Amino acid sequence: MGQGGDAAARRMGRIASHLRPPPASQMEEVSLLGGSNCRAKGAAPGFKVAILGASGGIGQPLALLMKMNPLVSVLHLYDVVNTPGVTADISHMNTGAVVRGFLGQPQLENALTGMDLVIIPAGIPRKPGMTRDDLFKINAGIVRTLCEGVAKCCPKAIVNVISNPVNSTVPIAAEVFKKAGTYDPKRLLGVTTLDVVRANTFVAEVLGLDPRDVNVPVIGGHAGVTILPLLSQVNPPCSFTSEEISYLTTRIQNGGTEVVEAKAGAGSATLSMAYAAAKFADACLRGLHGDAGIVECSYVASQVTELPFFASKVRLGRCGIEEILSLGPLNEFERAGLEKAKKELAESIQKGVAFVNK
Ligand SMILES: NC(=O)c1ccc[n+]([C@@H]2O[C@H](COP(=O)([O-])OP(=O)(O)OC[C@H]3O[C@@H](n4cnc5c(N)ncnc54)[C@H](O)[C@@H]3O)[C@@H](O)[C@H]2O)c1
Ligand SMILES: O=C(O)C[C@H](O)C(=O)O
Repeated sequence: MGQGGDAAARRMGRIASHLRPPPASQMEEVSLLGGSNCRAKGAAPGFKVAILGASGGIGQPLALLMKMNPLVSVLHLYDVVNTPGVTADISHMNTGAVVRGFLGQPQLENALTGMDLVIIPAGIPRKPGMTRDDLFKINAGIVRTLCEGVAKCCPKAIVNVISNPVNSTVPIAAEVFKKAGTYDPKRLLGVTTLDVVRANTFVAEVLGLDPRDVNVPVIGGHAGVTILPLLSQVNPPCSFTSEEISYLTTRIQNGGTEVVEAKAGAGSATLSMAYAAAKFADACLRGLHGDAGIVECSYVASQVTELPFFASKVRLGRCGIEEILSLGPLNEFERAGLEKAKKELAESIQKGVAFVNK
């Protein structure tokens, strides 16, 4: 067979392997099979990314956005429900990344093996009247199990933790990795990007600017008073009245609750969160890729305060976090906010650490 014939045979092989029905007993395994021994045919060069909790309110639009990211060559979608449908759907998008689905705990290891970046939005969301800490009981165990899988199958991956309460789930992940002997604080990042996204939007509204031109650092953590926007450090430089500061701080701190109440029992922020998570994941990938000057706010192991974890600006690079930037000058209002934030954060961190070591 000539060269053209070889190519045609290879194409027919790919079609046939798609059309041939697997034995019923292997249906799930074959249709969802991925893992390290499956070569990504036709995949663009790039990074391997797994989303754990990919069938959820955040997971599905996040999968869509990651499938569109040119830095992603392989996209693994893992959940305990519905990944066959989500994977089939996303896989029809004519973008470069090859998509594979994984369903249920027995497929977690295949989902994780070889990954460069693992994004975790698995877990239950809030309903009106709940705090993020009310999610701890269920989500702490989910995050622990998933991170045990990461430690075993892709210990060098960058991990983006979205599952709430982030102030506790990131310390949980750290403790799991410490126990497994794989902990690298540079590779574990709590996703607080939605706070920055909201702050940029609300500040731009007040200033009459395009939100894409506004950058507000948000430090501390990701719950209530631990969310501390630094309105004295907004870019472009600007000033606010005390009424504006009070309105903006409250609105940014309650952004999540605003959505939870508007959804009236149907969950919390999913679409804006998927946008924020995709933006943050893209920053992590650009860092891994070697791009310079990538700075994002994130909740990470930190020495900028006396607390072991804190959200602030971090510079991302080939190994994850390359530098944690200093907080810069805070005004009196922000210093008072910082004290309140630290008090609540200390308790949330301790709760996470104790959960793994009990
Ligand atoms: N960090 C942030 O800024 C931020 C923003 C919004 C939501 N969240 C949090 O993200 C989490 C997910 O929110 P959502 O709206 O997507 O919820 P959701 O209920 O719509 O989806 C969660 C998904 O997780 C899956 N899941 C549950 N247990 C799992 C396990 N053991 N392994 C893998 N997958 C599992 C579920 O099957 C579901 O598909 C919540 O904890 C929410 O509070 C965080
Ligand atoms: O508010 C929530 O419970 C979800 C998330 O943390 C958010 O900020 O939207």
